[in-house]
Amino acid sequence: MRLHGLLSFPLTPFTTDGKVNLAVLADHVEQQLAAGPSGLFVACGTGEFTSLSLQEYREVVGIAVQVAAGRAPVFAGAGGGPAMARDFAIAALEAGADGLLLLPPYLVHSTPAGLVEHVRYVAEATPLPITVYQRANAVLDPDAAVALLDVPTVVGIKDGKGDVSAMLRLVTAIRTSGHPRADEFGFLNGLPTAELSVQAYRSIGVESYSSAVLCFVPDIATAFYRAVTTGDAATVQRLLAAFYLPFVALRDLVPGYAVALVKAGARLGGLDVGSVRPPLVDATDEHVERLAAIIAAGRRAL
Ligand SMILES: O=C([O-])C(=O)C[C@H](O)[C@@H](O)C(=O)[O-]
Repeated sequence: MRLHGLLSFPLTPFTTDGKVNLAVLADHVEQQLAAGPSGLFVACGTGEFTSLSLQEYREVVGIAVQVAAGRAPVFAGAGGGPAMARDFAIAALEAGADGLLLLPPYLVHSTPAGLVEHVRYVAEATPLPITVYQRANAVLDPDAAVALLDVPTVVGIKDGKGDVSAMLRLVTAIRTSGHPRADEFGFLNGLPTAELSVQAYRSIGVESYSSAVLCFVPDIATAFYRAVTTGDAATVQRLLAAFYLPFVALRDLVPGYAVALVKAGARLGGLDVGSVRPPLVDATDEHVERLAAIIAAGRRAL
């Protein structure tokens, strides 16, 4: 199950009284599928995994699986400490997920070899294919990346660190390892607003990427994807200048806006996804107005 193409990371909608809004989630997943992503990653960073109870998580994954109905594979986030990550991994399997995105272990810093042992520990609890999310305290080195090949259900690495030369070292170590799984192993550009680094990552052989922007402007996200994969440099430049760079400038004003602005964008698009859960904070009215103007400029550049 090698990762490829454009990947969707749906939001988790909440009602005004703070419950998961499964009806809106079903509509959101349906809209995401219409954009043609090659996979859905629910309850990950954009889907506010860290804010969900185990029961809510079961429901989120279950609805996504039900709505997708085989049209795209559904991957579920799993994280926290090792025991908690196992519990979520088991729940994802029971809810019908096709695979897992293993988020960094909660708060603990360790070595790259220690991270491999964490991955192995979670992998022992589930037959589901696992993509390892390199981000924050979860950092691999080339030896650790190659060691992941010996965990038979680990199928790829999603990079959220953004160090292109370090990622090049991981890709090269795996592809030249001589391991029987070296060629099928997947790499995914999973940086916040990954479109900004798509060109750099493609140049080191990492072509697949996650797009949170796909949640609220699927027309812009798919036009960008088409442009980047067909070599339409003029459209790539136009969309970066009109939409992505101003969006990232706004996103960078407030910690947590990588999720909160995406939720605000979905609300602007008419989807009642509600607020973010604490500790995230919702975008201010002024920032939502700026977002609306950025979306309009992006659409003019299509
Ligand atoms: O866990 C997550 O939601 C991500 O990191 C994926 C996002 O889609 C990210 O790539 C982005 O913001 O474009």
